[in-house]
Amino acid sequence: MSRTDRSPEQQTDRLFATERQPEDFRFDAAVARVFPDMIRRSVPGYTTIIPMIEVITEQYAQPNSNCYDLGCSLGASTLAMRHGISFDSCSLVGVDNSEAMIERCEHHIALDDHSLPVSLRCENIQETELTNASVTTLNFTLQFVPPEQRSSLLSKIADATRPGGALILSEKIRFDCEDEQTIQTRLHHEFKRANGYSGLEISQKRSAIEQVLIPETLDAHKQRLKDAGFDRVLVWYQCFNFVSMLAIKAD
Ligand SMILES: Nc1ncnc2c1ncn2[C@@H]1O[C@H](C[S@+](CC[C@H]([NH3+])C(=O)[O-])CC(=O)[O-])[C@@H](O)[C@H]1O
Ligand SMILES: O=C(O)C(=O)Cc1ccccc1
Repeated sequence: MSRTDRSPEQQTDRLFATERQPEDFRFDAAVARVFPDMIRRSVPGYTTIIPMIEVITEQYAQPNSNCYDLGCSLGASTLAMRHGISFDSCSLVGVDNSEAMIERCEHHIALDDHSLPVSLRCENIQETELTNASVTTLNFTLQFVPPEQRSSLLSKIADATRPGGALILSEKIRFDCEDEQTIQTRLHHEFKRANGYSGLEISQKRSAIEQVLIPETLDAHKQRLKDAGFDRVLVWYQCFNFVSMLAIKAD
């Protein structure tokens, strides 16, 4: 194994640095190689949200239950959940439909010194089986599911969640107010610029994700989580147009 294979997180994201043909963004091998750098420099708050997933998991994980990380990528949120679970009787499952991500995720899990086993599934989260869940995480994953298919996924999660269990849902959002949409988008782009992305990188990435990452309003998310069967929905984090919610099933 080469040194770079063992340290994929060291690679800098330059995928959009030179002019390229417009093509929809995909979670392929090239993205998987640079993913830790890409998400840290692109998502305001990501580096805060990951350790908080550990804190939240610790509060809501229940003995003899399953915990799921849906759209686990390289396992950053999965490992945060792993460290938050204090019961040997819990099972932790990471699911992602990108083979390139799952392959690298296996390495990340193996390098993490912890006794709780993690099982990985290379599957569509819309088809994966969920049962007896206490904590489920969708950390910036639902945004890639076609909007009209989001309700059935959230209902499946709510139905599988035990009383007192929770869903952590992080999303890029949009704003109904045109003015706020403009301001928050500008601030997000300034964040990317401050992290070393050029104007070309920002605009090419924006075109690439336009048709695949569909943000919705906070109100739409809250209402759909309630309709799906969660009893309480709260926002525990927001930075610009990126939020994380906690949806809880009553005891
Ligand atoms: N239908 C689907 N089925 C399975 N996986 C999917 C699907 N759609 C998208 N994905 C997967 O969801 C992940 C989204 S990234 C999550 C970051 C991670 N949670 C983290 O905390 O580091 C977020 C981002 O890139 O903004 C990718 O790995 C996709 O392959
Ligand atoms: O990069 C962006 O502009 C984003 O909105 C976040 C993002 C992060 C990683 C993959 C796709 C989108």
